[in-house]
Amino acid sequence: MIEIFKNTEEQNIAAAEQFVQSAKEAIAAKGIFNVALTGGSSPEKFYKLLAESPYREQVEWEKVAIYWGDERWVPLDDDKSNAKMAERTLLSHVPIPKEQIYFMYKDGVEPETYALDYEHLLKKNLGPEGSFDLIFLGMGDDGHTASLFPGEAVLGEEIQWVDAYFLIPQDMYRITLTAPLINKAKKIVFVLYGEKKAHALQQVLEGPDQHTKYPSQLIKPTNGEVLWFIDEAAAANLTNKA
Ligand SMILES: O=C(O)[C@H](O)[C@@H](O)[C@H](O)[C@H](O)COP(=O)(O)O
Repeated sequence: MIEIFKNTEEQNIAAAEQFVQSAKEAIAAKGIFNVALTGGSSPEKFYKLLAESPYREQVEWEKVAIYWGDERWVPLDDDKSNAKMAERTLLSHVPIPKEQIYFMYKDGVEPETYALDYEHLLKKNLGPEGSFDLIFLGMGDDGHTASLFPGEAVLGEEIQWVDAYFLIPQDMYRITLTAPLINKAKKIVFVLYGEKKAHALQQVLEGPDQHTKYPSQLIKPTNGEVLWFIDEAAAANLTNKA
């Protein structure tokens, strides 16, 4: 489902409300809410909103488990770290037990090794189905999502839940949930805005299957639901805005 918002304020409110609603449902059903956060700049404001009234009080934070959709392989105090951004905007302001924050980075470990460790952790915590309650994703101007970048071998992954690889154009390792795992989620919410996304978004949603060029096309949940929270600028090229 595509939801087009007049401005990013309304979009951020919708994203915060989605977090609250999914948390309530998951906690009522099984006592824990497993959510994967996205990096990039788009979620910063809605993370901040979540840490404020009236959203903050509506979440049983001690029953929330935080994961990431992807991470740049840099130390957790590096400005490029997705975890650092989430800490600054949200995690340091809410009472989530530290042991329920599963950073996608570890000092002194090879990224490929840590990808296997993270997969084991997910199998232990989520069970064999690997079904997150909620995954937030962003989308790059080129149609990438998480660290599923155009033309990379990770796009063909069918078995592993987590992969790490060296992303040559950015000169850094990336670690990412793979499309088969993301697609097991109960709910996936893309949050993106701005005219720079308009071209790729139109291709992703309305173009032919070109998932090696526009990797966000790989995101098609098996049993869950995908929501696209976008603003009017990002939606500008869509022909079907219903
Ligand atoms: O670590 C990352 O870079 C991401 O998780 C990435 O997939 C991001 O979501 C998009 O690049 C969109 O980024 P913006 O929101 O900054 O446009």
